[in-house]
Amino acid sequence: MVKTKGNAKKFGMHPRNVLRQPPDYTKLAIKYKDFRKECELELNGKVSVNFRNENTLRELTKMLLKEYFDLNVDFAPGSLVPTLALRLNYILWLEDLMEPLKLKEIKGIDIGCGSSCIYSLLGAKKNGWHMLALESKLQNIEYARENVKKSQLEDLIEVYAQPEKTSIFKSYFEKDQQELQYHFCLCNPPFFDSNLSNPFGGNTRNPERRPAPNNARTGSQEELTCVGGEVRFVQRIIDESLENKLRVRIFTTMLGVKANLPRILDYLKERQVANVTTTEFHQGHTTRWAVAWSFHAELLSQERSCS
Ligand SMILES: C[S@@+](CC[C@H](N)C(=O)[O-])C[C@H]1O[C@@H](n2cnc3c(N)ncnc32)[C@H](O)[C@@H]1O
Repeated sequence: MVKTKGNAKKFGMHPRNVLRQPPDYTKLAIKYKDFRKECELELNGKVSVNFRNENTLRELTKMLLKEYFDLNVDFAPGSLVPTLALRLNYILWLEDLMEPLKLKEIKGIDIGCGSSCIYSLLGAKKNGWHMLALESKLQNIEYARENVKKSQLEDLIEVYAQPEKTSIFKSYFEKDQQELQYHFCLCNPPFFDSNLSNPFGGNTRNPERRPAPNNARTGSQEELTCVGGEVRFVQRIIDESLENKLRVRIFTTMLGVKANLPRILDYLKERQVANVTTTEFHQGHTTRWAVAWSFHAELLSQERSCS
């Protein structure tokens, strides 16, 4: 079993994360009407934000994307409302992984872009990255395409309708005549196992399950579950990476459960994938884990790696 050096206290939010300092919600509530409607005014004249309310989270994320990145985003009803601090931490880590490559143009793949298409939008708007956004849920595809259009990023982002939920790159790569090479892929996988009778569970003593979130849980069952949960989903990415070793320079994925990290590292090790690194994303009370692997000669930075 591969052991990780995980030490949550060692890492804070990424140093370049614009949300490292909490935003001035009172000022923002004055500026954004729809967000203001969701805020509560305290006796001291400051506003407070109820993170346990889904509508509040929705307006908060929309407002922050507009304020910090001038992105116009909407989310399909009932779909996952992404938290911006975490998505930014992931994008900033990708920037760090890309930096030593000194590339003029960067092409990335967003596996399961959701209705928001948030990672692709951030990558394109913030860094000018070309993004291929893969999504299997019809309603999410429609919203993602509309979000790309509203933000005038059609030149940089292609949203591809994934025909099979069990496939990752296969369908797109098979029909791609140009055989384009990508520099990275990213993924926030469906976490929960659809085979379980109660996939979202409530038993926080069970390490298989994620602890109860501080924020309202958002997202449909179709978006958040898959057969075998995130471990099986990520194993599928690994399997397909072995078939497409040179099509993507650095494969990455996030993990929602700490106990799944050693499982994924073991899976990589069993397949003789040695160029691997990991990191942790910290935002408030929430921690997530991420893994990167590559079949290229340049070694991934081992700064936050596993032993
Ligand atoms: C946990 S959500 C992440 C959404 C978005 N990336 C985010 O972070 O907010 C996972 C998404 O992957 C999609 N999905 C599931 N299986 C997929 C597959 N094989 N290919 C592409 N998308 C998939 C789901 O419909 C869902 O929108």
